[in-house]
Amino acid sequence: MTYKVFVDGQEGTTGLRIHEVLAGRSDIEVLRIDSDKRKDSAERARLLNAADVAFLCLPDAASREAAAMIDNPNTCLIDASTAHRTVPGWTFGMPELCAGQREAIRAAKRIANPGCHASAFILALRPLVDAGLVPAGLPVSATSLTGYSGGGKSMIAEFEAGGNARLQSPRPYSLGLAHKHLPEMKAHTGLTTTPVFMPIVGNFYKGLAVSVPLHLSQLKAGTTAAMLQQCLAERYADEAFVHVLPLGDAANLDGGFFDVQACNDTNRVDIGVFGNDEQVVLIARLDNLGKGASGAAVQAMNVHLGVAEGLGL
Ligand SMILES: NC(=O)C1=CN([C@@H]2O[C@H](COP(=O)(O)OP(=O)(O)OC[C@H]3O[C@@H](n4cnc5c(N)ncnc54)[C@H](OP(=O)(O)O)[C@@H]3O)[C@@H](O)[C@H]2O)C=CC1
Ligand SMILES: CC(=O)N[C@@H](CCC(=O)OP(=O)(O)O)C(=O)O
Repeated sequence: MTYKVFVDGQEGTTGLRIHEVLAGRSDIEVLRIDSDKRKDSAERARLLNAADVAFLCLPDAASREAAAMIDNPNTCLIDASTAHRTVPGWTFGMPELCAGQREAIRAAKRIANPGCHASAFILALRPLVDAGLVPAGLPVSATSLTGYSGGGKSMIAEFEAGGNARLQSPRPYSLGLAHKHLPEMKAHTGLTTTPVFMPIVGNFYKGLAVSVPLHLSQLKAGTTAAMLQQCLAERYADEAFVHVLPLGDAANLDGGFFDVQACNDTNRVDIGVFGNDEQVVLIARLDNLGKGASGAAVQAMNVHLGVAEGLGL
C-alpha cells in the first residue's frame, strides 16, 4: 500500500524537515508543488485533495485557508500551525496524551499537531494532574529555553545574518503573557488556571526545554519529588518517545548544567524531576523540529495510517 502525502509549506523549516523524515519510505509517495506555484490557491487545492495525508506547515491564516479548500472526505490533514489545536472537530496529535488518543488519531481526518513548547509542558504535567498530585486548580508557571529555528525562516535568517549583538544573549519574549500555546497548554493538561509562561530564545539553532517549578506544599498532601517521578515513569513506561529520567539524575547533567539540546535530531522527549524536601522543578526537553514539530507530525501520520508508530523516526 502506498499513501500519497503532500506538504503545504514544503519550503519552510517544518515542511523541509518532514520531507527529510519521509525520505526513503517506500510506503509514501510525496506529491510536490512547483516552487513558483507554492502560493497558488488552485494548485494547492488540487494537491491537498489528491493526498491521503496533507501536512500544513504554514502560518495560521494560510492553514485555515488550506483546511477550507478540502472537499475530498478521505484527505487527512495534519496541521503543524496553532490554528486548530483547541478547535472542536480537530484531534490533538499527541498519541501519548491519554488513553484512547491513538484510537482518536487513527479515526480522525483533522489532526492538530501540538506546539513545541506545549508538547514539553503537557507531557510533563498531564499525568500529574490526572493522578491528582498536581491539583487542577494550581496556578502554574513555566519557562522555556528554545533555539531560534522555532521562529521559522524569518527568525533563522535574523540570527544567521550575524552582526546583531542583541541576539547574542538569551531573549525573553511573549512578555504580554499571552503566548499562542497557552490555550492548548491549559486545555490538554486539564489545568483550570492559565499558566504564566515565559519563553526565552537563545543563540542556538534548535532544542528546547520547558521547566515548571513547584512547591510541594501546594501539591496533594504528602507528595514528594520521588512520587512525581514515579508517576511520570509509570505513565510513560511503554512509550517509545517519552523517556523519564531517574529522580534528580546527576548522570544526565553536565557538571550541574542541564543540556537543552540533548534530544536534538531525535523524536524523543526527556522529562526530568529535580528537587528536595520542599521544592521540585520538572524539566522536559525536546527537539523543536523533532517531537516539537516534524517528528510529531510524522508520528501522528503513522498512527493515523495504522503503520508502525516509529517508522522513519
Ligand atoms: N519551527 C518550529 O519549531 C515549529 C513551527 N511550527 C509551526 O509550523 C508552521 C510552519 O512553521 P515554520 O516551518 O517554522 O515556518 P517557516 O516560516 O519556516 O515556513 C512557512 C512556509 O509557509 C509558506 N507559506 C506562507 N504563506 C503561504 C501560503 N499562503 N500558501 C502557501 N505557502 C505559504 C512560506 O513560504 P515562503 O517560502 O515563501 O516563505 C514558508 O515556506 C507554523 O504555523 C509554525 O508556527 C510548529 C511547531 C514548531
Ligand atoms: C523561538 C520562537 O519564536 N518559537 C515559537 C514557537 C514555534 C511553534 O511551535 O509555534 P506553533 O504554535 O506554530 O507550534 C514561539 O514561541 O512562538
